[in-house]
Amino acid sequence: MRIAIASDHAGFVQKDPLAEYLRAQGHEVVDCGPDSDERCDYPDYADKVARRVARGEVDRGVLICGTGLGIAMTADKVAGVRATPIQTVEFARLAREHNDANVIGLSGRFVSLEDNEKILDAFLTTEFGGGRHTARVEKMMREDDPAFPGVEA
Ligand SMILES: O=C(CO)[C@H](O)[C@H](O)COP(=O)(O)O
Repeated sequence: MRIAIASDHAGFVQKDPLAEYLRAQGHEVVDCGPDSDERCDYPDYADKVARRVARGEVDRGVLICGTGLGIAMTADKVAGVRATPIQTVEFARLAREHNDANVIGLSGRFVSLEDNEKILDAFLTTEFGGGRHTARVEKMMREDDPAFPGVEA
């Protein structure tokens, strides 16, 4: 699988180890930075990964910040991206099976490297379940869906 990975300063401590973990499994990993733990803004790095996923240059995106929250929230704003923060293996599995998530937001401060490796295992090996979930995901991705007319609703 082709995987883009990035972090902010708070997730940097896990970025290179997780990239190595993925490479050791045979994945092609694109490191979108940063190159140090110097303080930075997570939206800048979320955007690099999200756009690569949206353009189809990679299959999945892995993002790490302090909580996994802000970096996933930012990535999810890019059309074609389904990003979510994940703290457990079960939620990683369900994010793939039910929601066809293509970007994951991990916590570098509150979840251990070992647990994040297990979370990534589930995220990368679980297939989308299809069936009843298909129409829901399609509806989620439709920007012109009348069920989601925007702030005027
Ligand atoms: O988790 C995050 C966003 O969701 C960031 O990593 C966190 O906000 C960075 O905080 P600080 O600037 O205090 O290191």
